[in-house]
Amino acid sequence: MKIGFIGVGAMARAIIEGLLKAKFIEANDILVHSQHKESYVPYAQEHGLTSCDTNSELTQKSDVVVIGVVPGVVKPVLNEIAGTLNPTQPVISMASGITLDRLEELTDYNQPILRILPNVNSAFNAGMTAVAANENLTGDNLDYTMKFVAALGEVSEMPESQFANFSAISGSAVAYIDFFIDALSRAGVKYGFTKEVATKIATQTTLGSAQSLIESGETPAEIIDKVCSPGGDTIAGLLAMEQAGLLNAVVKGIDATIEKSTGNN
Ligand SMILES: NC(=O)C1=CN([C@@H]2O[C@H](COP(=O)(O)OP(=O)(O)OC[C@H]3O[C@@H](n4cnc5c(N)ncnc54)[C@H](OP(=O)(O)O)[C@@H]3O)[C@@H](O)[C@H]2O)C=CC1
Ligand SMILES: O=C(O)[C@@H]1CCC=N1
Repeated sequence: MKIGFIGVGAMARAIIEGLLKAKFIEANDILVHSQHKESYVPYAQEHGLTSCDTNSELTQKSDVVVIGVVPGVVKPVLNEIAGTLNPTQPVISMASGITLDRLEELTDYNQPILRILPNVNSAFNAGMTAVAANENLTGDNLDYTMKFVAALGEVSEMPESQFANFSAISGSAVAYIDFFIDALSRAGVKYGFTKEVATKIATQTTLGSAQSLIESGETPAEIIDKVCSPGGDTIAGLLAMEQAGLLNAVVKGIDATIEKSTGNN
């Protein structure tokens, strides 16, 4: 099987690297094309991928076409390749906010389509991806595209109505969690650690905390209660964070993310 990526930016690269790490596909069976030759050609050379000169050439040569462009470019790209797609060729779209209805409309209702909402942790097979398939995606095509996403990490099938909410607490939340890690690290710098050491400490603590939630099956609140010794330091810190509005700030950030994403279609 050959998988063609139209758009080879941050998210498509994370997926490509995850697929290669999982040995899901040989590098030269991944075809790439994007807007700027100076962007996709060196990337293809570095990873042993196959470059195509146009989106249409890529579509002709691929068994599966992955749309990795930003939402605003999905329409021109699908218009460009619509005449080249064949009706058995699955299309996988990662574009935030672009619904299956809209993708079907842009491909004349012919195509098997999997809409996905991945995150950049896919590069390390530690992704979290939401999926929703249209009615045309069945049999071997459904099987293959589901294996494709499973190679990237955890997968959750859900109604599309939940995609924007999911994206806010997963796709975008990678940045929010890193923002928190960076905030911890800056606090460490305030108290004399170098940025490098503080970031390492904050990162390892975050990794261990995620691992502990997964392995213990406990809720975050249960672990918070364990860490907060009676009359101790952590409860003092938590209350100060809450006084500064941490929970509200996070929820407001998620609200804004969802609002933006639902405006994309
Ligand atoms: N970044 C993330 O964490 C996530 C992103 N997504 C979705 O992934 C998609 C891509 O986002 P992201 O990777 O961040 O964006 P980037 O800007 O990093 O990548 C966009 C890519 O599209 C290419 N491109 C632009 N116009 C065309 C065109 N006409 N034909 C072919 N390629 C074109 C660009 O080419 P060039 O490089 O040559 O300029 C670039 O490679 C979006 O729809 C986003 O919603 C979903 C979940 C998470
Ligand atoms: O910022 C964005 O629009 C994309 C969608 C989810 C993560 N990144």
